[in-house]
Amino acid sequence: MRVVEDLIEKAGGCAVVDGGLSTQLEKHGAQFNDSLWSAACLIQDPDLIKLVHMEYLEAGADILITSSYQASLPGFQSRGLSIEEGELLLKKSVELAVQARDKFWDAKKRISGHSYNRALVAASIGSYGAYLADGSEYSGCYGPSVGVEKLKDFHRRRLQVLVEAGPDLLAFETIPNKLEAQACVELLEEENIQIPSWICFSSVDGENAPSGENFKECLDIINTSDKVSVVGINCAPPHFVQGLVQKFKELTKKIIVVYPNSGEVWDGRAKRWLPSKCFDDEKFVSFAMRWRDAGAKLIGGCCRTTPSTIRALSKALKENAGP
Ligand SMILES: C[S+](C)CC[C@H](N)C(=O)O
Ligand SMILES: N[C@@H](CCS)C(=O)O
Ligand SMILES: [Zn+2]
Repeated sequence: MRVVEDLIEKAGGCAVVDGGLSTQLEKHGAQFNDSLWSAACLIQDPDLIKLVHMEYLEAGADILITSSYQASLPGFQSRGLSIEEGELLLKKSVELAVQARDKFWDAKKRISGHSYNRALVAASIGSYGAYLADGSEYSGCYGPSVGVEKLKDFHRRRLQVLVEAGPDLLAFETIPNKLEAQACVELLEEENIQIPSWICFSSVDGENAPSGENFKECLDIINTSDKVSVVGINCAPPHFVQGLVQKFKELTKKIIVVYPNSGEVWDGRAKRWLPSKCFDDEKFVSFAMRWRDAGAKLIGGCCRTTPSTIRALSKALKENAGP
């Protein structure tokens, strides 16, 4: 269970997570304008996913996040795929990242003096809100009919299939409320998962989970579980992150991961990014040094960040070794 700690140590105290997967797929021409969002690429162009994983490895990512964020069995079934076909696509999301990692590492390990680490593969488990495809991963409003059992039912089979495919860890992403954090923790226990997990929240006010629940309540639940090694924030604007790292440092002893978006805001109805306080790579990286100094041990980018963001981040972290 120490794969993450070992990676952080090898990386000199702070390891690099990759950047926006969907963003980079779109840069290559993929179009995601429906409820499967980037998971559509698993059906249409899996080779492109592998290419983007390779681009993030070249850029210096120590952790690849798989293309399963919005991939779900009910989502695939709504496209007319069978359960078996859906399970094969979930498995494929892990295989694509593992193949990219192995190919990249086989080539690099022969070269003396390179500065790469053998990357880890984190299987993405997007929130229930991601599956709903209505932007509710940024509101946490699942309505009164959604309880902890329903959330566990939604996540259970996908989690089993992803774990069977052999990732190094699990990455729960954009969790927007306490209920779903509890469902994740209970599920990891019930399924007796033996690889480490991270649980990341989104935030839209820089203080609380999107639901308005405070992070103390959310982290108190996660702190009870030794199946969760890492907690953090993803797909929130960069200007919230330093304060949130400081807050998380007070609320948990777990490793802290942050991979914010570029600061643009998702319009769930129009399915597009609205420009807001947008960070370019240079500003993103200068902020990232503060996140590192505040105690984040894993840093990367989420939506609207690209391999150029991750290249700049990796370079800066290597040049400015931490205090
Ligand atoms: C991280 S958000 C931009 C992913 C897309 C969202 N779940 C939707 O389908 O609208
Ligand atoms: N891992 C996903 C997160 C979306 S918020 C992606 O990068 O597309
Ligand atoms: Zn994102």
